[in-house]
Amino acid sequence: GFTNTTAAATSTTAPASVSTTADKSEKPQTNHLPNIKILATGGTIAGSSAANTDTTGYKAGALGVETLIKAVPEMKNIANVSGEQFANIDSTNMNNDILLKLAKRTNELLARDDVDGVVITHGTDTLEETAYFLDLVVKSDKPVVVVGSMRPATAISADGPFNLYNAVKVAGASSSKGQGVLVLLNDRIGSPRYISKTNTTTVDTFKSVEQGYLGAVVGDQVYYYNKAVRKHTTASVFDISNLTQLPQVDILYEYQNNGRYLYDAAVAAGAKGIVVAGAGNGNLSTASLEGAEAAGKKGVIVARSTRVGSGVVSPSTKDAASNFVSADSLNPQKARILLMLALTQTHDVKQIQSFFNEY
Ligand SMILES: NC(=O)C[C@H](N)C(=O)O
Repeated sequence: GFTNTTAAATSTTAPASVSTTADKSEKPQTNHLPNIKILATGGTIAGSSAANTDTTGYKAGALGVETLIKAVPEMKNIANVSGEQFANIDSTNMNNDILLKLAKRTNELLARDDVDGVVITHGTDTLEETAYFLDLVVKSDKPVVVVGSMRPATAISADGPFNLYNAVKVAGASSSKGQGVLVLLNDRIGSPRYISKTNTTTVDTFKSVEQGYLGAVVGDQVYYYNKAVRKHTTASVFDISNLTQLPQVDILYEYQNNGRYLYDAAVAAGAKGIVVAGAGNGNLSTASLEGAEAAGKKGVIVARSTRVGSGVVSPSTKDAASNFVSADSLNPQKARILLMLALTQTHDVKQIQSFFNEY
């Protein structure tokens, strides 16, 4: 809920290379269980409140990874689990700096023979952005599962512990190899390319209305039914291993009676890309169009997404001449992730459009 925005400010922790018990338990295991590393970043899954009926006023990112692991001792039966406290933040405070460090750490872990999969605990507010970023920059076919919860750990019927158990189960399943980064909440396995948070507070908030889920965890089994067909992980050209920052990409929302001044402000503030949450099929008002075209003339790439919530923004033959691209079915926040990565490779509008067609 809104109340934890303030809590977040105080609970923000720099993502130092804080490691807890991690390195002790990383010697190769002798049993046949998969070795799963849990990277904890905060969120409601690590949320705490004094009242067990409180599902909105709690503090996100309050509990440490060892507390999360201790709450689910049953994980020992399905994996050799070790934890690493990477950050402890409300996911509204996830930023490019932490994102890059998280991706690098994930790749480092996946490159090791004694790590079979990575689970990342994350706040749900911006989970789809982190998960999609990782889907585009992880260089391994080993499973990476991003998991969160909607009720804090202290709540009656907290959803975090079972989500974490399921995430570890999915990360350890051989059928998860090569599926790209996965999102696990509420027993469903989603692709970050498809899935989105759709409800402010309910536990079934992560939905993939148009493209569907990839699978589900039911009982003790992991079931897959679909594959994410867009390029990801080992097929992706995006490489962050030598990057220390990402280009600034801002998002502007289309609405009645808007002016061009926010476009001008974004350009003045250094934006290299602008995503527009356009009306309908990625449409812009005359005033927005003026701002967007002026930005385009300065070399800024403008990606037309939509505020509608689902559907494709279809390409226009007029796009390229204005330095515009259409965002396909990516929502604005995910279009921003792809545009940032695209801009690390090229400023050519046609090539950037082809990234939006392929990823
Ligand atoms: N359910 C959640 O995790 C929401 C929380 N504000 C977060 O994103 O960190």
